[in-house]
Amino acid sequence: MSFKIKEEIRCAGGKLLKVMHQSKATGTPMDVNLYLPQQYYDGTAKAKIPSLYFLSGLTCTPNNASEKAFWQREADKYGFAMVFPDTSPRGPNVPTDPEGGWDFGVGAGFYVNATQPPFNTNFNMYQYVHSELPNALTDFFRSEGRPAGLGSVDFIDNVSITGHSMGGFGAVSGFLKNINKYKSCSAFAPIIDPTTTPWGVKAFTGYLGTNKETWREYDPCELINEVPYVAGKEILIHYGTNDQWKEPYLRPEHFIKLVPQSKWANHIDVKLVDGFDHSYYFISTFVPEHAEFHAKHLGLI
Ligand SMILES: N[C@@H](CCC(=O)N[C@@H](CS)C(=O)NCC(=O)O)C(=O)O
Repeated sequence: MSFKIKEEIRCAGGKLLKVMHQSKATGTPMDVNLYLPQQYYDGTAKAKIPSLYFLSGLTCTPNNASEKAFWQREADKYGFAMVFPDTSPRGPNVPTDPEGGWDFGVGAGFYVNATQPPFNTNFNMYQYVHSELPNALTDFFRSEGRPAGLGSVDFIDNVSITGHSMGGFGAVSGFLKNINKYKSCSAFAPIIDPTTTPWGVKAFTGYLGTNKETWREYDPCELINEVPYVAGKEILIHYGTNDQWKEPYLRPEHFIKLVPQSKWANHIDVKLVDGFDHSYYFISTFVPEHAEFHAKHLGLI
């Protein structure tokens, strides 16, 4: 499916592209933002430019992180591209929260494949993010209409994933479920215990149904026991101690307790950082640390 470049914005040493394409997984047009670093334009990359996917949180579009997380300078520093997908399908025929909330439906796709009507037609964000989008971007960058530049970008093989809140959940669950796909994973204030916390319970009930057995396949607390550790892979997580959603929406304590007894013991680093909240002030503060972590795993340093 072809992409339309809606805007090309000069930013740091590269460009932020706002693109749109028709998705089969969601049955809707999807917005995506891409940051192509300096190395894409000046041709100095020694190999294909790796990508880092950033999954955003509740209510976000691809613009929130593009404007407020400040990944761009880090992407130039190490030479990786950024992919900022949307958080859900959108459009006049897309069903949303019957209660009118912002924590379910449009803007809150939770990066799962819905099985429950009416959401199962469009809300296939797991399939979209981990499979359709990387392949579609690869085709786009091979096509005539690709963004002008001297480099080539790898959207499939040398890739890592990160995200915030709902997107942090999407990053951790997607990483563990696709353990041979992503080189590394990080998360900012992820909804790490979705089967016992209100946002997760609401989303899983609506998208996956009331049978909690079906929730397990996306639950990071289960996945760290089920997915065998793969040498070299690591997960880095930050939470602010002053996060206004920490109780009862995020509740990392259960996960933190499980890690040392899990298959991923010593390979998941959860850092509680004093005084930080849930906002992009928190995210942007720790983006340089996450960027360095991913750059190391992507073979850039
Ligand atoms: N009042 C917030 C509640 C939801 C919220 O905190 N969303 C987080 C992700 S869970 C966010 O990134 N909001 C957008 C932003 O800060 O730019 C909003 O409507 O944005």
